[in-house]
Amino acid sequence: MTGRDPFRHPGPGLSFGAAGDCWPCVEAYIGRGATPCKRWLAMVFAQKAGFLRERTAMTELELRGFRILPGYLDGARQAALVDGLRAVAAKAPLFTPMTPMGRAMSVRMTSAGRYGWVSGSSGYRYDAAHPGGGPWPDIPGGVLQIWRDLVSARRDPDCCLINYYGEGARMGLHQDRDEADFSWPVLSISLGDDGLLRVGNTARGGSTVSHWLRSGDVVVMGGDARLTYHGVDRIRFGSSSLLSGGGRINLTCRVVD
Ligand SMILES: O=C(O)CCC(=O)C(=O)O
Ligand SMILES: [Fe+2]
Repeated sequence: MTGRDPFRHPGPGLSFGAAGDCWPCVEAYIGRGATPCKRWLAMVFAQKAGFLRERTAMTELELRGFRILPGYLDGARQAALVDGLRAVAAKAPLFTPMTPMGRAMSVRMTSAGRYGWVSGSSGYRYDAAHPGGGPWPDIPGGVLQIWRDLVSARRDPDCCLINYYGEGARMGLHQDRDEADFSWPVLSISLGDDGLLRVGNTARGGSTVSHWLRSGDVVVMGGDARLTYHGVDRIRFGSSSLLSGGGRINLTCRVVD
């Protein structure tokens, strides 16, 4: 929540700002029966409207069915997530995936959970083992908490895909469609540098819209938008100080099977 709700009783000794000088109005406001002056009422209602606008702008956006929660994670939660992800990458190192066409993707990635997302000449798939061998580490508790709060406490995700965008990295328009059950949304968490999300349609082609995702923003891609094409055109390298070496991390949590 941001800003002070002007409809809340400010408490003894706290000023109402410019309007607070008019004691009969303050008394009326807190219910002692005096008649407030019009100027004071107008000011309180203007503040209330501004407060609501600000709160709406800060809490939620909708972009072609994607639910975007700007600034969902504060700085401390972002830093704690990065610590957990460092531990994941220490056990399951980032690798450069190859597309089925044999081209190196510009993002580096790894995963946590029962499955990791891998790609290669045989196509895109989920695998229980890291390409270097061995299981994927557990999904960090801080990531699971976001899923439970925003998606479901009934079932945890099977995979948390971790994408790292260094300078110049991007991700072309695609659908997330390697999962068995599209009734489960994909939960996306952005950390570090700003990334320009592009959102298209449920079928290939057509118009697109773009939105800059910032560190701490969370997106829920579900419902009718579960198969909507999306990608990341570019990042603003160095725009955030969260990651010491710069770059952007995006986490996507998915129910796989
Ligand atoms: O980096 C992002 O914001 C999106 C990543 C994504 O679409 C994916 O990993 O499938
Ligand atoms: Fe995706």
